[in-house]
Amino acid sequence: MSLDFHAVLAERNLNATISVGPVETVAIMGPNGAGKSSLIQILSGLLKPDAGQATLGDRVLFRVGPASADCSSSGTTHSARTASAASSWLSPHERGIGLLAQDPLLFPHLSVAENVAFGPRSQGRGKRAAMESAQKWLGEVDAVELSVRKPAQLSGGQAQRVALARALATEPELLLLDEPMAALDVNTAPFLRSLLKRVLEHRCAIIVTHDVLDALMLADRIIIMEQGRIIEQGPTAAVLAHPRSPFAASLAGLNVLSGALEGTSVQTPDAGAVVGRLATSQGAEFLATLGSESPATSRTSELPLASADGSMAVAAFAPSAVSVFLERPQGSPRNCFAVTVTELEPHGDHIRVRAGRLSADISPAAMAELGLVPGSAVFFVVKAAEVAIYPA
Ligand SMILES: Nc1ncnc2c1ncn2[C@@H]1O[C@H](COP(=O)(O)OP(=O)(O)OP(=O)(O)O)[C@@H](O)[C@H]1O
Repeated sequence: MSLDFHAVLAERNLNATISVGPVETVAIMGPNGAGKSSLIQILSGLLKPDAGQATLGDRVLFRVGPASADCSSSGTTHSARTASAASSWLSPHERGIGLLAQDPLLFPHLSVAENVAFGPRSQGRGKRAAMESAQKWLGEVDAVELSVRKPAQLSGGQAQRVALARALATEPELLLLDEPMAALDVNTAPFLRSLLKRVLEHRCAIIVTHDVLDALMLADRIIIMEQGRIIEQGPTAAVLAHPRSPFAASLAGLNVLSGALEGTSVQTPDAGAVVGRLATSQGAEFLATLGSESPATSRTSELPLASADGSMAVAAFAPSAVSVFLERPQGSPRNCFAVTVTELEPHGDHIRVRAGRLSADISPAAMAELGLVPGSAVFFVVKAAEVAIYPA
């Protein structure tokens, strides 16, 4: 079953259109307050938009508000534009959607098996059939041995596995995962992630996450949301290999500055001209090497060719390519940005020096020599050869 969704909700500044294929997992990522949870709530029937429409396969989940709901911000054609039929709204249990949230929300007075059987029972299955179904899905999540326990007797990871079995037991056509690993500790999350990888393989699913590892392991495609809008989307590896938004760049571990293309430079509004190398088809490999710290970076990723002067373009470079100086270096054909250090944090063997949107990785020895603290005024310097320029 494929999903087509469009919704506008003024109170939350949301105007988003997404589609998910019948056997596809899409990761929705974005900063806090971007609208990810609001989108999930609308899809699952817990929140009503001012306008919009969603279909799952040939079923209409909702059709609300004026037929001319504004889809323009997404740039995507959508059937909601032509919607003329009467309003409709399926309640959450009629939607054929399974939801796994951060909190497992199990019924405390029911056993694990009864919790999982609850969905099939609500769908009209007999007690025995519902219990058989519960056992099957508990088996899928490696939790059969927990059947007779009460939720209070489960660890956080076990409870989340049971909640996943409960979501699957209704045999949903669409599975929604809203930060399913967020409440788990670092030792438990990998197990659930591997389990989800297996479970999601042949499904239509959406996962909201702050963890790029979830997008890499679980998703075919990534959608970046900001301020209630979809600002970037594409195959996970492609988005991380050549990010266009600062948020995607931060996920990929790259610095990204955008502006108008002029020759081999990008004229950025706040950092001036950034000189680099135009990404050509031969340059794809070069760009792939920039994000070497990003496991998603693919040497085979297809890059568009850089386009004409005046068109919007992006300059990308790795924090490891940035040198930090206390004085502006003289006479060198390099990019030099006067910045103020905002944060210092350990990053593997290096120290990551953050200055607003830009980052540099320096050795602890260099850090000691420079004597950096938050508030230090420094110069970030990067060679043109280390900067990839490609169309925005
Ligand atoms: N119950 C609510 N009532 C009114 N506005 C809300 C409510 N919940 C969220 N908002 C607002 O809606 C916008 C989108 O919030 P939402 O929770 O959907 O974002 P998010 O991307 O899920 O954020 P986070 O990553 O922090 O969970 C924000 O401006 C937020 O302040």
